[in-house]
Amino acid sequence: MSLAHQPSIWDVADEAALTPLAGRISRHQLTRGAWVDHLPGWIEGSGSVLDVLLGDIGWREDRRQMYDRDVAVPRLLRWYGGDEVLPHPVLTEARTALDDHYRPELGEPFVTAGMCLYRDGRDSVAWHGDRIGRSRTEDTMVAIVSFGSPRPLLLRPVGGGDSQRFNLGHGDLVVMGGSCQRTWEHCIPKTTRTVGPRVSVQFRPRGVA
Ligand SMILES: O=C(O)CCC(=O)C(=O)O
Ligand SMILES: [Fe+2]
Repeated sequence: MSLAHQPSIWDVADEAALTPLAGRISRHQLTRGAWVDHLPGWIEGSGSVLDVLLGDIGWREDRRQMYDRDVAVPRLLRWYGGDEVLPHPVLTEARTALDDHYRPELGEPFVTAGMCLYRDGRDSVAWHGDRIGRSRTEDTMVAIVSFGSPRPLLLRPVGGGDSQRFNLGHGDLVVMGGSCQRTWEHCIPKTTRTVGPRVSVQFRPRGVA
């Protein structure tokens, strides 16, 4: 599975570089102890990162049982445990920068990197909370860096209420924190608009998925 040779509107020759987090990332307080931090354009010159991520890094299709049918999950997945080298050095730098910034509040490091590839507007993730493991019962953080075509991340309180929308563009950072995984749900909706591929990289502490 390789999308690497699709024409890219991002310059792959640019050097990818992190920009500072402190004083620039803005916190959106949600209800019930949940919050979202957002910094558009955190990583500059990420064309080379997208190029690597759209290559053969071991993307696989997951399948789910839905009633009596076995259906493909509408996105490709690649999961990096903490001891696996990430496919682009700026991703390792990003995890370190997230640790430096959030460690006092989080109390532990970000360890794993779950990646999703949305090939086009038909790929999506349905409403859910990341509630496997400790995030089912404890506050935690999930930090997402987005590459490629912008897609909206929607959030809504569990049980109903107004939803919030964060547009996730190339190089943008969003961090879901506090009780967000338990008390809110999030999704990336399908779109009929023509959109190119998007890769989401989600950093999580150990034992959170
Ligand atoms: O694509 C995204 O940024 C979100 C992915 C997500 O929510 C998940 O994999 O749990
Ligand atoms: Fe999620």
